[in-house]
Amino acid sequence: AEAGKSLYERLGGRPAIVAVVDDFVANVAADKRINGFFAKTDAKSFKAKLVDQLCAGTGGPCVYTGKDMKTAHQGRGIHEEHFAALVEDLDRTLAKFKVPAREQKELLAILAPMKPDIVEK
Ligand code: HEM
Repeated sequence: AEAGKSLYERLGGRPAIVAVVDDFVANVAADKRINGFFAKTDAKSFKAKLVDQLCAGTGGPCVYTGKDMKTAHQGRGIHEEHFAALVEDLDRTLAKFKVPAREQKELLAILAPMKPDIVEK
């Protein structure tokens, strides 16, 4: 029954995505390796953008109206190790919420192609 469902549905819909984003952003805020990037970030609007982006990207009924990934991240000095730290923070959240391996993989496969637009060469 789960097979034909979108990733959005299998994750648990918008409430699950909101809970994941909340926990993930808390992890990032506590992560000394990368929290300096977010010193001036308005957490509420940032989380709302992440929720819309994840909801839309996983097949949910949302529209992401934030910046494209290149515009949002260029000039910030984000490097490979920062990207890896953020993915680690996300992995901790996905493990905490017991997101199954298949859905974890699918989510990371959606995020991975964004990396070249985020990380500076
Ligand atoms: C696949 C990985 C990532 C995704 C999906 C992502 C997503 C986003 C989104 C949706 C925004 C909001 C854009 C807007 O304001 O319209 C944003 C902003 C931002 N991202 Fe990322 N991001 C990723 C990786 C990273 C990494 C690795 C860092 C640094 C460690 C980072 C640092 C930032 C910062 C500093 C902002 C601006 C926040 C603010 O408004 O103050 N991002 N990102």
